[in-house]
Parts: sequence; C-alpha cells; structure tokens
Amino acid sequence: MAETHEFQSDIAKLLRLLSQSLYQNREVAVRELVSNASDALDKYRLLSLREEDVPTADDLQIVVTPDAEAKTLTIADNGVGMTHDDLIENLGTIAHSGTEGFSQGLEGNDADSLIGQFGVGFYAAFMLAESVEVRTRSYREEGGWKWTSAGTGSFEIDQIAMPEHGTEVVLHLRDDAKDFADPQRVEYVLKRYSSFVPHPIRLAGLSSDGEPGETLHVNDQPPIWVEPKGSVTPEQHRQFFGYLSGQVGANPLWNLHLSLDSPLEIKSILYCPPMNPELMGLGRAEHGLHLCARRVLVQSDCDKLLPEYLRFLYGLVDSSDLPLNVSRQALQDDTVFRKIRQVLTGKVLSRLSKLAENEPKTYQEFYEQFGTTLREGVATDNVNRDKIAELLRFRTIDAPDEMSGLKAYVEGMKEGQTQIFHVGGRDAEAVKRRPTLEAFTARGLNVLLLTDPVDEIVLSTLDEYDGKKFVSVESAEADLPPLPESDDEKDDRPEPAAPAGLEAVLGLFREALGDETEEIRQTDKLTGSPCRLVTPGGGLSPQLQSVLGANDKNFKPPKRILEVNPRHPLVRRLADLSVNAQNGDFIKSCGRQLFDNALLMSGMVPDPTELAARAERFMTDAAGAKSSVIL
Ligand SMILES: Nc1ncnc2c1ncn2[C@@H]1O[C@H](COP(=O)(O)OP(=O)(O)OP(=O)(O)O)[C@@H](O)[C@H]1O
Repeated sequence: MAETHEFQSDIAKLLRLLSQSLYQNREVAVRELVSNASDALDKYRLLSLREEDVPTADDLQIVVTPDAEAKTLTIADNGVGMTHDDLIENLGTIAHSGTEGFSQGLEGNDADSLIGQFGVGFYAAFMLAESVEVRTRSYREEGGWKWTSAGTGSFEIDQIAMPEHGTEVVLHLRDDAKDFADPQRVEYVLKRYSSFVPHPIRLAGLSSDGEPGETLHVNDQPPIWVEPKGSVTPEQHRQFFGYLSGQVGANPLWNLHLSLDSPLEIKSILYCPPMNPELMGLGRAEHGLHLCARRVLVQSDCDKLLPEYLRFLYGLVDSSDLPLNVSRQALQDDTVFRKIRQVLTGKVLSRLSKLAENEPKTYQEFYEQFGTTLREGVATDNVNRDKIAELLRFRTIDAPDEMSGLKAYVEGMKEGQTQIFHVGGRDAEAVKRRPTLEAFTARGLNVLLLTDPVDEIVLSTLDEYDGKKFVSVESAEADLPPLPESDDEKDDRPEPAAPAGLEAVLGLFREALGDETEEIRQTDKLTGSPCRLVTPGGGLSPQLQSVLGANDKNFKPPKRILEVNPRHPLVRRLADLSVNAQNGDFIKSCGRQLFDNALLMSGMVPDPTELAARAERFMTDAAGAKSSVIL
C-alpha cells in the first residue's frame, strides 16, 4: 500500500519556482542527479573498504538512459541506495530550509537566483520533469522502495522489488524538456558538466561512433589531478593539456600539480601553453580554469580563479571545500573561492620562481611568450608585487643577448652605486652611443635596456627594488658614483672652458632656445659629447614621451634640461669666440643645433626643415672658410 507524505512547506514552494526556471539553467538538473549518483557510489566504495560485510564492488557506475518513446530520462547508479526512512528524510526535507537567505529566496519568487544561491540538488529534477520516480534499494536491505511525486505538495512511497542496491531516478519529461530524451543532447550535457566525475558514466542509446542503440562511455578523461604527483606520466599530462586547451598533441611548457590539505583541500593541475596567442595578435585569452568540487564540474572557464595576469594558464582546480551548486557570482563572492584564488596565485608564482632558478632556459622561453602578460601583475596585484618583481627579466647594455633578473643586476652593482639605472631602446650598440650613456659607461655601470616602453611604466610602478630606486639614465636624479680614481684618462681630460666665456655661451644658448628647455647648465658628467638632455626629477623618459605623443595628438612633451660639457673642444672654442659680440648669432645657431642633435639622439624629432636649413648654412660657412689652393 502506497503511503502519501507531505513535503516540508519550503520544498513545495521551491518546486513551484524550479518549474519556472529558464531554459538554459535546466542542464544543471542532469549535473545534480549525476553528482548525487556519484556521491552514492563514493559512499558505497568507502563502506566496502571499511566494513567487512559490505561486498567490494568493482563495477560501480552511472548509467544514463534517454528514452524518446517513453519521454523519460533515467539516471541510475549502483551505489548505497536509500531505505524507507532515508527517502523521507532526504527527499522530503531540505537542508537549507529555514535559513534566512533561503526563505528570502523563496519569497522573492526568482527561480534563477535561487538556483544560483543554493544547491537545489535532487529537486532540480523538477526543472525537467512533470513527475519523478525514484526506485531505490539500500545496500543494507533486501527489498526496495519507490518514491514518486508530481512536484506538487506531496510524494508517495511504495514497496517494490529491486534486484540490486542502488538508485534509479526516472524523469518523466515535461513537454518543453523533451530534448532531454535525445541521446545526443544528453551526451553534450554530460560531457560538458560531468566529464571529470570519478566513476564511469555510460550513456545508453549511443555508440562510440554516434550510432544509436549502444552504450557509450561518456567521461573518458581520467581524473589525473587526484593521482599522486609522481605517478602522472608526461604523456598523460600532454593528453590532459590537449583536452583542456584544445591544443591536442602540443606539450605544455610547464605544469603545476598541486595537492594541498591546508589551508584548504585543493587538488589541481595547471598548464602553461607553449605559445602566447596574444603575441600573435589573436586577441586576449578568454578561457579560464575548470572548477570542480569533489570531481564534479562546478564551472568551466572560470576566469576569476586566477588574476588576469595569469590568464594564459589552462587547468583544473578541485576542492571539496567549495559549495557545489551556486551561481558564478555567488561563487566568486564565496570566501572559499577567494581563498583558493589566493593560494593558487601564490603557488603559481612560486612555481615560476623555481622554474627560473632550476630551468633557466625554459623560464626564458616562458618569459619571451608570457612576460608581457605577467608584468601586468606589477600594476594590478599589490599583494604579490614583490614576488612578480623577482620574476621580471631584462636585457642589459652589458649583456644585451641575455635576460637577467633584478637580483642579478643588484648583485653586479658597482661600489657606490645606489640606484638601478634603465634606458629605453632596442639596439644596445646604438643606445650605448647616446651621450646620456657616457657617464654610465665611463663608470662601468650596467644599465637595464628596456625594449618596450611599458617596461618603464612597470618599473615606475615598482619604484624601487631591494631598497634601490629605479632611475632613467636620462633623469637629472641619476646619482652617479665618482669616476674610478685609477683612471689615467682623468688626468688627460682637457681643461674646462674659461668660466666667463662659458657663462656667456650658456646665456646665448638660453636666448636661442627661449623657453624650450627647463634649464641650461654645465655638467662634468660628460666625457666625449658636447651636451646631453636630461629629464627633471621624476619626469617621463623620451621613450615614454614618444609613446604618449603617438597616442595623443595634444600631448606636449615636458621640458628638459640641456647639460653642456665645458671640456668639449667645441664648447671651449665657443667660449673663446663669445668675447666678440659679432659671434653671438653663430653661437646661438650652434646652441640650437646642439639641442636638435640631442633631441634626435634621444629619439625625438625636431623640426626637420629648420634643422636641414641650419646644417646647410653651417656647411656653406665651413666650405667658404676652406681654401681651394693646393699646398
Ligand atoms: N542517487 C542517490 N543515491 C543515494 N542517495 C541519494 C541519491 N540522490 C540523493 N540521495 C540522498 O538525498 C539527499 C538529498 O539530495 P540533494 O541532492 O537534494 O542534496 P545533497 O546532495 O545532500 O546536497 P547538494 O546537492 O547541494 O550537494 C542526499 O544527501 C542523499 O543522501
């Protein structure tokens, strides 16, 4: 005789809401039922291991049977099953019931947010079914039970014969959910949500070549992330990487296989692909990680599990601490989720630092591909900024073909050097010829060669490393140690120009250049060049200025300081000539030309018409001063 039971009042409300859920949410019903079946198998496996009188079962599996004729979808397992009382307890009440949020969700009459916020579990079946039949036999009993409900206020329980322990959930599909009786549709849903379920899922009704009528093993991907690290072969990694990334056959550059028990239980494998599609102009990497809770996929392409600057990684994260069925938004707000993200980020950065230390060649390869993405983290991740700084790599003017880290730079710093110097440019040889570099090369100081203007922004965000400030060689703030004493060249250096003459020259330069410079002054930092341009403290370097200028037509480069070398033969000669007022215009022209030369050498473009006309005048004068007489 069938017994009738009333649902707890909240469940009746919940069922009404679920039946109104949006079409695209319905797939989660299959996921929930498969996940319950998988849990029941897990429980059985554990019991058979622990209790002598529970026979071992080596054929634990989930069988999903869509039946278009009968308009049903059945999810069956040979797990623990349920007794009569289990049925009343488990499928008649609800764990969240009575909690404030749950009641509010029910009152709000919004099925989607409810599905999002709470694990709707078994009751999700009513998103697809007009009535549900659960046939079950507990591993502890001989007979079985049938639970049926049309999703209204009550359910019925009746005794039945079941040959084996386990549960079959039969969904009598609603008219608008008939597609769930189509094996192809169900296969898609199972592959999408349940490929990582740790028990075999067989789909009755489709063969491996898509022919109807046979049984297909749907989740053929072994859960290698739960295996001990050492037992996963490179080939398995390759396959798993191919599965996750779609880059079938490619080898990941490196992987990170994690198994943590604290502060959270996390099992994870992450892969770095061999190439960065963003460098090939293929747009931003939009994929994310697969997130599983107890091997059940909670969310694929979860792009919030790692910070943006690690967006290139593929992988899967499995944690038993996560709530299984919550919406994207609710999940991301979950404290466990945030903790996972934090732990994962830290582990990835440590993995990279080990890679840099132990496999420098692979690290270099990695950095060439993903360095540009990684360095975004300096600006966006305050917490890990110092760790990311350690991972940055730069070319230097001493070793332009190698990439070295800031640590190595600091270790190679000269005595008395207090700052880390950098210069923008691609070609180390051309950069070294710039007048601004003279003072640095004369002192044997190494300089970071920033090949990309963004690097300068990265360094200015960091501001300092190991207590040493980053300073552009073009900056007036550059603090240079004294020239090496033993340098013979010091004694050979020519005398500076007479102070009075030099002042006159600087005065004429100031007149000529008007307000185009911030200041014009002498310097003793130059050796071979007559002058150089430096940026006042904290100013933008010329490289960065040209980038900004290219992007913004209204950008006005800030004024710079023209520093003049009083020992240079030209400057000394001009100082001598300055006593005669008639030479004033010539000296001013020289000032303009020197300024334009300095601009050119620092990558800026002065007015070409004026520059060419002036150079022609100089040549005409110089040619006029020459004699055609052959002596
Ligand atoms: N296939 C099954 N075999 C055995 N027991 C089951 C099965 N499906 C459901 N149950 C029992 O019913 C209970 C309620 O299931 P339901 O899916 O509503 O919630 P849950 O699985 O406990 O939570 P959640 O789905 O949020 O993780 C389960 O805890 C389990 O005891």
